[in-house]
Amino acid sequence: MAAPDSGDRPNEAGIIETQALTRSFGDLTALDAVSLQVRPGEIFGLIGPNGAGKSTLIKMLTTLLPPTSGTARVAGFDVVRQPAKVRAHIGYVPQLLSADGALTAYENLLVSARLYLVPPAQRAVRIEAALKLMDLEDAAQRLVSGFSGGMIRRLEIAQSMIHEPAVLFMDEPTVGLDPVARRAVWDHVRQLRANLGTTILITTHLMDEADELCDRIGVLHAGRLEEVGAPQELKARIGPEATLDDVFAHVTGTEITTAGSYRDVRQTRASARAHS
Ligand SMILES: Nc1ncnc2c1ncn2[C@@H]1O[C@H](COP(=O)(O)OP(=O)(O)OP(=O)(O)O)[C@@H](O)[C@H]1O
Repeated sequence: MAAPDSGDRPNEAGIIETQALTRSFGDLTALDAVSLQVRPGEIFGLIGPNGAGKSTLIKMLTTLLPPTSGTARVAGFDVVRQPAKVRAHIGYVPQLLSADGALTAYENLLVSARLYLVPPAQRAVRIEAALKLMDLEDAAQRLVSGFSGGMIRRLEIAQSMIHEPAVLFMDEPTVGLDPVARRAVWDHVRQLRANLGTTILITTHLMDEADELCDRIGVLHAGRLEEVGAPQELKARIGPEATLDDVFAHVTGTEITTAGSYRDVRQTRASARAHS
């Protein structure tokens, strides 16, 4: 794993640390004084209704959006004062399709290796390792346009970790995948963490994903970080039989029924299409 200059990572306790991190858009406070600590090697999930502030938080942590106030450090570096250092130590898997269908898996990985400034002498070794880790060795020379959704997602994860970042951000990593492909992605994310010790922060609208994949979860609602804890802890706070859906509903109040979760919207849209 790429190590920052010695002395540049003062606090390993929180590889992601925010203090009263706030972002406003005009009168709207999209993220409201969020203080969060993610531990090294954790898989941390951010959940919350549409508009809760998940993307805004990720954009600030990945240096794409400046905070209005407060501070954030990622891998020991301040997102405002040391953005280039932060970028060198993170990977980002966006929700939108990012692999190039006109290239093979190997070629996609080569593009990423160049983009992330992996030294030429190390590129082939890194690409082979990434293909192996994501179970794509047999598909290395195939065009990505013929890949399944799950294979594309695994390739995109491989691309985002080719420079072996300390922290990987994933925006809804399994959206649109069937349950089998979803589980395969979860397994590979766990494998990535086991092999490289990568700290992983995901956003998700899928409660089973948050429950099964994440060591801890943060529940955002209207810009505020309302709850943080292991899935079991959060459920136990509600009651002995509580599910994570119950936690979500409890924290977010009535908004889940009025605004609807992403899954609800998707299902509604799917059935609307089927009936049209
Ligand atoms: N560039 C922007 N300009 C104005 N308002 C914005 C901007 N970006 C986000 N917002 C607003 O900030 C709030 C938080 O948005 P954000 O995208 O962070 O939510 P989210 O939790 O990621 O939602 P979703 O689950 O739908 O992706 C929303 O009210 C959104 O409309």
